[in-house]
Amino acid sequence: MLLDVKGLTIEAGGGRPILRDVALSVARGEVVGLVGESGSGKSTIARAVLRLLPQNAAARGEVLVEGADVLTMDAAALRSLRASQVAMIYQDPRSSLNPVRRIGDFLTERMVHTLGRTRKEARVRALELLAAVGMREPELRMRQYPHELSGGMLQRVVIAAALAAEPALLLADEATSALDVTTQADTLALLRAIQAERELGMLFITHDLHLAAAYCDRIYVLYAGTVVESRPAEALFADPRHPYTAGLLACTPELGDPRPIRPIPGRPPSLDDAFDGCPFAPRCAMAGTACEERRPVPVAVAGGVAACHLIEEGAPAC
Ligand SMILES: Nc1ncnc2c1ncn2[C@@H]1O[C@H](COP(=O)(O)OP(=O)(O)OP(=O)(O)O)[C@@H](O)[C@H]1O
Repeated sequence: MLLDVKGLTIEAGGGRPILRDVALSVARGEVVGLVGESGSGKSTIARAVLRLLPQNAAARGEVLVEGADVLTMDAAALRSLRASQVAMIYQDPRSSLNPVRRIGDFLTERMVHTLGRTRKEARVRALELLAAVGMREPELRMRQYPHELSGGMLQRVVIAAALAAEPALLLADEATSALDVTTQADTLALLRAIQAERELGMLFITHDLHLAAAYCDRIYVLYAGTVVESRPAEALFADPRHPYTAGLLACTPELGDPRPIRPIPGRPPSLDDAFDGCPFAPRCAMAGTACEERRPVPVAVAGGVAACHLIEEGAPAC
């Protein structure tokens, strides 16, 4: 397995849990969606894969990349992981680029410093990469500054940079959320084409379950730092088994869907809320006594798992 996260628990200062017992995997050539509301812990999972955790955070469990545990690897292995095995693409390309450095410098400097290429080799490779991400006039782009390029073009530059070391795993953290709809569609198609051509594994992080269902092979739904359902995208979309997944789909209908929007009542718990039962119970219309008292464990459902007492008890979840 390319990425295999097992029992990952991360606590912030004071033992406040950000993630609880998360299990997640990405195979080579697979696009895996990680979906959840703001604050559910999506970015923390991506950061754990690169061991870029906040100073005050304590992590338990395993984060295996091609079999090596990122949480315990030595500094040299961690440098190599970050330089060549795993690449991260963030929401705002401007946050990755220095506004006073040319695009060409951005692309070549990292190749010279972390991959040991000569300046000449790095330049040739940068031009190839710009062409690979569909940038016209790559020579001109190399000489330009970030403010001269649109958001969509800058995200292509960032994708080109991510590919420089030929990583096996891409972490795309809301990589298209800041782009307008047309540019978003182009960038999504580009990422999918690159992923398929190079057989990359991709962890695609988004708050948009409809987008994930259309884009990904498999999906993990995260709620309050816990995976509540993980299944093939098609099955999860057609027949959600966890009440939270069903609620997410019902509150963001697609265009033309005649059903009324049904918002999920209440708000996700904050890190300071302590509870023994299911974290979704306070917002779940079907919650019973067991849901208030005990945390559900993941049980097998068609094609994957869901953590819900109602399923454990054999009742249709939603
Ligand atoms: N250093 C830290 N100390 C305390 N709490 C933290 C720290 N870093 C993150 N958190 C908390 O952990 C939770 C998960 O944050 P994370 O950024 O992973 O969520 P997310 O699902 O990616 O949200 P968003 O979609 O808004 O980026 C949030 O409640 C956040 O406030």
